[in-house]
Amino acid sequence: MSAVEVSYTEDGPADAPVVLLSNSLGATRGMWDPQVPALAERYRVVTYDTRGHGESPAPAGPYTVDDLVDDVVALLDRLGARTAHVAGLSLGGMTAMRLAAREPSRVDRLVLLATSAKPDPQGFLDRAVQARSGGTAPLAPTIVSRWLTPAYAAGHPDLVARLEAMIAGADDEGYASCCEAVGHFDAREDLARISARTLVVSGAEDPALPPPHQQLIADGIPGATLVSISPGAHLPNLERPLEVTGALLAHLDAAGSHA
Ligand SMILES: O=C(O)CC1=CCC(=O)O1
Repeated sequence: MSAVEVSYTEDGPADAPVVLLSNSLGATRGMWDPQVPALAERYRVVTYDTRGHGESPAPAGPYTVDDLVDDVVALLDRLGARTAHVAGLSLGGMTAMRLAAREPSRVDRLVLLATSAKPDPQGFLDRAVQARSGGTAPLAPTIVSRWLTPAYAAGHPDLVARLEAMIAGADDEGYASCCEAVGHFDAREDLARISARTLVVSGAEDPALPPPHQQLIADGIPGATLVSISPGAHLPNLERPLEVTGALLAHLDAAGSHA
């Protein structure tokens, strides 16, 4: 499948190094709102909607993570960015991981949050069927219940409603096709080939992709560092924005380049 022109937003100085942020399944680029202002003080921050999500096109499936990588490469080309720091959460982390393995010259620093090199496929393939038959809206409450810890969700009903609206707003076919991309993803053979200096971030209480998934990634990528955010569930960047933004900046700002 050919690349699609994804919708994106830029913040920060146009001549600064690019930081590209890739969203999770069901979210939009708005999921990075807590991180953008601090990153944009010294980076050209690019957030985009993965195909099937937000304002990006949703071509007919099936999709693979390699298709999503093609979209990112096309976006970097449109931006005139030979290289970028790339951070992705969950599906966004899978996209970032595959990009770093496939196109190592395009990735400077890599940050992989709440993601997996080999998700358990069945739940995602079942969810694809449900999204196609009944739409994404009925799935949203259960999915969002894994994105935040129960205590945090109870205290932040407006955020819960906003996240559920993101999922309900995803294109049904595009979302289902992204579920299938997750279900078929296997990057275990990629890990040893990733040369970008890598930070891996876990939500300590993430029920969707629990910490052993990130431990496997950190063990497999040479020189990778693992940070655990606690309390934190599947979207620790929303629940613990200061810690996650601080970890991102510390990793991006640190001297040196490839591992
Ligand atoms: O949507 C979920 O339940 C968790 C998830 C897996 C891949 C992703 O991006 O989100």
